[in-house]
Amino acid sequence: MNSSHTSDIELLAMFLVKGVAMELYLTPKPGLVDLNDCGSHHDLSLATMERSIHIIADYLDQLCRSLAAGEEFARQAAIGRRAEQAMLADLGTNTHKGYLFLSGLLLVAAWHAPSADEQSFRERIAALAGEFFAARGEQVTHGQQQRALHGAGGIVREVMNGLPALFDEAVPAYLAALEIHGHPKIASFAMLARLMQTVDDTTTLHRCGSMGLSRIRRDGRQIERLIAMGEDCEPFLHRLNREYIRMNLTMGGVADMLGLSYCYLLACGCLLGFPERHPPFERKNGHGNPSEGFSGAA
Ligand SMILES: CC(C)(COP(=O)(O)OP(=O)(O)OC[C@H]1O[C@@H](n2cnc3c(N)ncnc32)[C@H](O[C@H]2O[C@H](COP(=O)(O)OP(=O)(O)OP(=O)(O)O)[C@@H](O)[C@H]2O)[C@@H]1O)[C@@H](O)C(=O)NCCC(=O)NCCS
Ligand SMILES: Nc1ncnc2[nH]cnc12
Repeated sequence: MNSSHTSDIELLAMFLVKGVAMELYLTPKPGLVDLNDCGSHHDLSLATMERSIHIIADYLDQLCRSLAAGEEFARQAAIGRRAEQAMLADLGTNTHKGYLFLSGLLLVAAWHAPSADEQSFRERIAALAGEFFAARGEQVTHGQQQRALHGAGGIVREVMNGLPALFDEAVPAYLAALEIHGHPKIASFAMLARLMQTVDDTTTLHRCGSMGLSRIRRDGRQIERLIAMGEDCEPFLHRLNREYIRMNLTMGGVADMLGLSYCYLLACGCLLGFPERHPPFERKNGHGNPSEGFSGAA
């Protein structure tokens, strides 16, 4: 592999770190840790989440080195498992367990994607996920319990299908809202609203069952409606936060997909609706159209 491919992947790792930080700082986010409070997570704080982001940065750095050294996927999966254990040991909680997995898979897929189009990148994510779960076998986790109990998809179906919540839902919602309202924060809430309606979040199911998931979907629709009517959705988000805390309701999977979607927007140079900088990957049409812009091609 050439050195420009290595620096592309390092740039993507940096966007993955920035993306998860942008998710953390987006405020208000009902039930989740943000600048105002720790939502429904008594075991978390802003400082813990920031320490967790440092662990993610170290982990992605190790993955970049492993990829550049030509090591095989089994080695990167082992680095991921070790990082997951380090997170739990250092912080005493799972914090970004889902994001560790999602960001690692995205980075490895970007390294190996055979051509510069989004479709082959998505196919590569799905293929790697298939390989990963075939080798790993079933484990007893909250997610596995909810998949068995509710037939939910969780993070497993999300990656096996090549991240539809990111490519088909979050990013189009962000870009459409940015075009109409011209404001990244409103576009961020539109992206959050779309993910609330579409992510099959096993953390929500684990805490509050299918009623919890229905509640988050309904609230996502209402946020979308408020934005479409040109109204300020923040008072509604604050109210939801109070209700979610009372119900112990959360949406960790939505949060992780939000961070990943910010990474994608950054990597395509589309966060402000126009290319901010040269993206780490080929952009075919030069207009920041992410459907043609993000890929792991060398
Ligand atoms: C593949 C693994 C990630 C295991 O997945 P599984 O679903 O079997 O296990 P879970 O322990 O439930 O963790 C999955 C985490 O994924 C997030 N998530 C859930 N639904 C979705 C979804 N539809 N799409 C995307 N992501 C989703 C979610 O993470 C976030 O929530 C976390 C808080 O969760 P948890 O601790 O369960 O919740 P609490 O209620 O707070 O717990 P208690 O306090 O009550 O105990 C937070 O961490 C967010 O990140 C799910 O938690 C994986 O473990 C694995 O195999 N890893 C291998 C190592 C690796 O990463 N390798 C790299 C490959 S290159
Ligand atoms: N902001 C957040 N709050 C709680 N859990 C999360 N997992 C990922 N981001 C999170």
